Amino acid sequence: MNLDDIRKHIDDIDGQLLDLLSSRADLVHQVGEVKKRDGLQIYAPEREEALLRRLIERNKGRLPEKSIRAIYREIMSAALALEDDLKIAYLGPEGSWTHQAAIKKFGHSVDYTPLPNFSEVFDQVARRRADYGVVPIENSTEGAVNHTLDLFVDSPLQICAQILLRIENCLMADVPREQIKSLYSHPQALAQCRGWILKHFPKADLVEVSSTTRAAQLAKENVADGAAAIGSPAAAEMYGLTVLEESIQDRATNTTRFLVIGEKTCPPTGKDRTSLLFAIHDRPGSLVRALQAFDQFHINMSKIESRPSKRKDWEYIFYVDLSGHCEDPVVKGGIEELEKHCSMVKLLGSYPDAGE
Ligand SMILES: C=C(O[C@@H]1C=C(C(=O)O)C=C[C@H]1O)C(=O)O
Repeated sequence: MNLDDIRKHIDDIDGQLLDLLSSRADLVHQVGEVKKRDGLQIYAPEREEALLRRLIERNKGRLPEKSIRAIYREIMSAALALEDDLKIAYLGPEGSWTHQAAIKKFGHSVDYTPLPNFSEVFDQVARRRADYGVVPIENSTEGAVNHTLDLFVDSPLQICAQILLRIENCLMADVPREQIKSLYSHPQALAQCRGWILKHFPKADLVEVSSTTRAAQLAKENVADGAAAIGSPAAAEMYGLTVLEESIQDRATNTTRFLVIGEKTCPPTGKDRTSLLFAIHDRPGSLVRALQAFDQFHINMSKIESRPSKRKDWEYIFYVDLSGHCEDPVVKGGIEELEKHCSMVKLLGSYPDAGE
């Protein structure tokens, strides 16, 4: 077949795809009507995950899983926008890694509201000025994002999904590499690139700022002082900076886990994760006994963090992630057992254990 013939086939297929997408949009519209009538949540992470898992399993063609997820992300984003004006609050500003995580989950068709800090994200969702919020919870190099953990203690919000995003920081500037005297970035990004900075710019002044986007802006404004920034390629593009080196983080696989918070948690999907908080009595063996509850029920605990309670000095709150859904009888049993040994247990939600 010559090029024109092949392109003719592609045009035919695109026509069919568009007709099919329009039929899908009609059905999505019907789903939206049913949800509004029955007071159901518009965003259904369990349905999205089940749909993606089914398609990936069925896939026999050339498209890799990553592409299928990206294509369907946008199809489902358009669907969400058809059902309602979905508003997503995130830790801004635009171009930040959290913004990119939010787009990875909700696509380009919904509305986004950048907010200046973590508390505002929780607050706007709790006041229903936004439907969902996106906040970072941990990084594979730097560990927990403490502020997010702390905000869950008093928040009525639940976790309904997680997002895993590979963080590939780049060096960006409007000056040649030899003229760089200072490096601007968010403390998390500077920490993720600590080894690289020591090797390549041991004498540079490190300037911590509120976000990687702000760092890019300052690098643009302080060209005369030899300023450069470390952050996302999206931030470089926003401020017209040149990317001088890509992927400079010390660990190639540097990944941040983000959470989607909303009014309700997510129904079971068959492969889920549950997050909860607990506080123990100040007695010998309390923590051991609390954790034995999970062992007794053969529940895999994938994460534990401790944070000061902020109510009494040297009193702690533990943040734990478990494999399984809180409606699974085993997880339910484990949590009931845990409650016997704790002064407080707070379930933060169960959500699909997926990321890519
Ligand atoms: C259409 C629905 O609403 C949303 C859009 C989906 C889709 O486009 O397939 C899937 C889940 C929901 O987040 C649905 O719940 O089925």
